[in-house]
Amino acid sequence: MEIRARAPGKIILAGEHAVVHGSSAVAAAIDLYTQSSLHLPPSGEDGAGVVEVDLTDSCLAFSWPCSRLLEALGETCRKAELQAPRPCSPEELAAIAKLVELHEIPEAKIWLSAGLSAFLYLYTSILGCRPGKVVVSSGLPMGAGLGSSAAFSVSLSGALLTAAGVVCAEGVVGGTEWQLLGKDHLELVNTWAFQGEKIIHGKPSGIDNAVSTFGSMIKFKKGELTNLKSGNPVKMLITDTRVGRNTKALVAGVSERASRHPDAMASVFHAVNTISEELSSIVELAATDEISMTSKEEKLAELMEMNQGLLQCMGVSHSSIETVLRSTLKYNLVSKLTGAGGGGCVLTLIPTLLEKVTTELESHGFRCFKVEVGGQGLQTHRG
Ligand SMILES: Nc1ncnc2c1ncn2[C@@H]1O[C@H](COP(=O)(O)OP(=O)(O)OP(=O)(O)O)[C@@H](O)[C@H]1O
Ligand SMILES: C[C@@](O)(CCO)CC(=O)[O-]
Ligand SMILES: [Mg+2]
Repeated sequence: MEIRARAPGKIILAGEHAVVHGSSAVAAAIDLYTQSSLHLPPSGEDGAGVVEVDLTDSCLAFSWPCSRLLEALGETCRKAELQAPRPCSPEELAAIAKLVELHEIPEAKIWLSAGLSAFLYLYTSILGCRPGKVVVSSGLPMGAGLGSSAAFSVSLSGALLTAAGVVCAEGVVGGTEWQLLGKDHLELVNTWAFQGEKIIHGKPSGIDNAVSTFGSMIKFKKGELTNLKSGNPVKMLITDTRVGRNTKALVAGVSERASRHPDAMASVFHAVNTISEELSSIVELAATDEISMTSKEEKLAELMEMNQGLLQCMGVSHSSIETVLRSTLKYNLVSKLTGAGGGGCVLTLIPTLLEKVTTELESHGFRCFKVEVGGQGLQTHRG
């Protein structure tokens, strides 16, 4: 049996980091996906065979004998409650980390260990210690602010829960082989994916897994999600500075700054909340034609500019991000970092796709993506 699931990456238009501290944020799915293909042999003896994961983008594959998993995680492998995932306990996480350490991951790719821990947690909690192989491939740059960790956790959870028979497709995506899950099943996938994100991020707000699961453009605050009817989609150019960074460390850095300067940072988070609220109402107003496109774009640009300033206050900008801001400003275009910052990707609001800007950005060694914003979330396929 082969089951495939694909989940999109995302952009955050406003509110990253502040959303971890309770502010609103606005995010949208993009048409770059991570796909997980799960192959399960017919059930055999408990403990026989191996669990394999092939990370095609990193050209690395890993496997663990089921007997070894059973020995290390025995109780976990048998007790998972599929309808209500429990968080991974520190003891379980330590046992999983030891299983990951059995493999020598090249130092240059050591950041993959967090993804492998999330994989082992999701696989063994959902399917137990039965043999199987998962092949993961992605069109998203990894660790660059476009939600690769969430798309990884959502696509894995979607494929594993489909195999476990607890979620199933309800409709098709027109003109494609992909199928869609119903709302309750998406909710369940999202809850599992959030547990995966916790292993990779430490303290995620849940926005990335939510937008990857449900798609569209959303406002997110304290776990509550509102769908934004955006009408005319905003046009964004994404520039990957190719400066590597790690969301977990950046989120922890902002929390440390907040504990050093609680009042100042509370004001920053409050200002970001106001920006996200205003931005989401402009997006919705534009859908009702009560505001002209030019006025909408001007307002969005100003709010993005203000948000970027506040992200600098939080300490998550980077010289490469500043280079993108300067280059795009030459063309009167406004940019802001997206995702956790510290390098990674920058968003530029564009009236039309400007070849000149992309050429200039690429001359700095950056990589540009032209994406569709606000599309589908998780999709599955059974072969
Ligand atoms: N296709 C993949 N294969 C293996 N591991 C992956 C894959 N995609 C993501 N990961 C895991 O997620 C980590 C990157 O997550 P991180 O949260 O730091 O960045 P991001 O999700 O791309 O950006 P952001 O959280 O700012 O949107 C990788 O180091 C890896 O452990
Ligand atoms: C930086 C952050 O706000 C967004 C990362 O895409 C972290 C989170 O919300 O989990
Ligand atoms: Mg992430």
